[in-house]
Amino acid sequence: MSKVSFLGAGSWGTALAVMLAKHGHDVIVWSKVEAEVNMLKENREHKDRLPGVKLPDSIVITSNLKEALTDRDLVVFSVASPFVRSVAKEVSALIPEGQKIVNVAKGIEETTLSTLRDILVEEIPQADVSVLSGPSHAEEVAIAMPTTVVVGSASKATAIYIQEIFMNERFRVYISPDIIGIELGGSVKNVIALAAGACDGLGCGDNTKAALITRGIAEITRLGTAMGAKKETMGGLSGIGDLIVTCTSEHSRNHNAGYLIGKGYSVEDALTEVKQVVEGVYSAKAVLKLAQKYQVSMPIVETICHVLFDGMKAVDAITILLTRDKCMEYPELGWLE
Ligand SMILES: NC(=O)c1ccc[n+]([C@@H]2O[C@H](COP(=O)([O-])OP(=O)(O)OC[C@H]3O[C@@H](n4cnc5c(N)ncnc54)[C@H](O)[C@@H]3O)[C@@H](O)[C@H]2O)c1
Ligand SMILES: O=P(O)(O)OC[C@H](O)CO
Repeated sequence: MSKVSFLGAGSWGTALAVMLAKHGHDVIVWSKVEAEVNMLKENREHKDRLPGVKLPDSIVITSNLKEALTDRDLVVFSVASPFVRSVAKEVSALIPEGQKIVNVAKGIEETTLSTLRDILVEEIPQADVSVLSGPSHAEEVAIAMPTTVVVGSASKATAIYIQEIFMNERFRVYISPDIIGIELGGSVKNVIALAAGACDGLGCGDNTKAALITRGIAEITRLGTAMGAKKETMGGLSGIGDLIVTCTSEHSRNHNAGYLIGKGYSVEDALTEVKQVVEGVYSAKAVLKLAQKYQVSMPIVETICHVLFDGMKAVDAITILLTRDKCMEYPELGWLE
């Protein structure tokens, strides 16, 4: 059994910590948020995020970083994307050479356009940093609903090491060397899900949702392959798999925020209402900047950015998307003359 620490105790960190503890691992959960630590200690339950899911007695909750980071086989980064860099800076000096870290958050840093793994590698250069992603809502993982994810690592041995720790009869873990593909799929799908939610909020139908998912994965694939990701990953769990779950699930924070925006809420009010982190809002501008940098067309991302940041009405966004210049579905196919 392995010694695993979680940095970040929101829905996802808590759900994974509960799952690992139930499978016999020695689990410590750390949070920067004092109120969260106290609530978890007092109630042995994350009352705000995962009500009804009891923390096994074996899980140690702490606000002491030294306790969380001494002699651990694996450190899981489960803070929301805007806090990955600050937490990484804070913990770096306590992380030993070769420490295995796996990031389970999804996002792109707006100011640097760095992926979250890039940030961890930059701030904690002595660590061996991997990623875990895929269609996996915390609410379902916490109650052992069958779920599949993929771990991306530069080293096959590390990927297998992390796979061994997380895999159980209800949580199947695949491995892959395509780290950038996994990270981009997980980050960009959140932006597309905002659009899918907005369409639902406006009362659009199944055709619209299918269109957004299909053209959304086309955008993710264009950006991903331009940045060195493999096409196969875009058709995998961290690509189309996560896009489907985020665009369709009642649990999706991104879909729910988009839904409220479609209903006429301001972005601010929608975020307040959803309460938990809506990563698509934090990553949208960064994804658009990446599209410009790599000169790929991402009309859904561009249009949702106008809705989020420039006051465009969601209903007008649909018209704009549908009436763009006529084009081929996949221009690279061409015709044999
Ligand atoms: N919730 C899910 O179902 C799920 C599933 C897969 C991946 N993810 C990803 O995991 C990440 C976390 O999501 P979540 O749902 O657990 O979010 P959340 O809103 O439930 O929790 C975010 C956590 O970040 C930490 N945090 C908040 N403010 C902080 C600060 N100032 N400094 C340091 N840490 C701070 C806290 O522990 C907080 O609980 C996101 O990137 C999300 O996309 C979530
Ligand atoms: O609830 P969402 O939209 O933030 O998505 C959470 C996870 O990324 C789903 O895999």
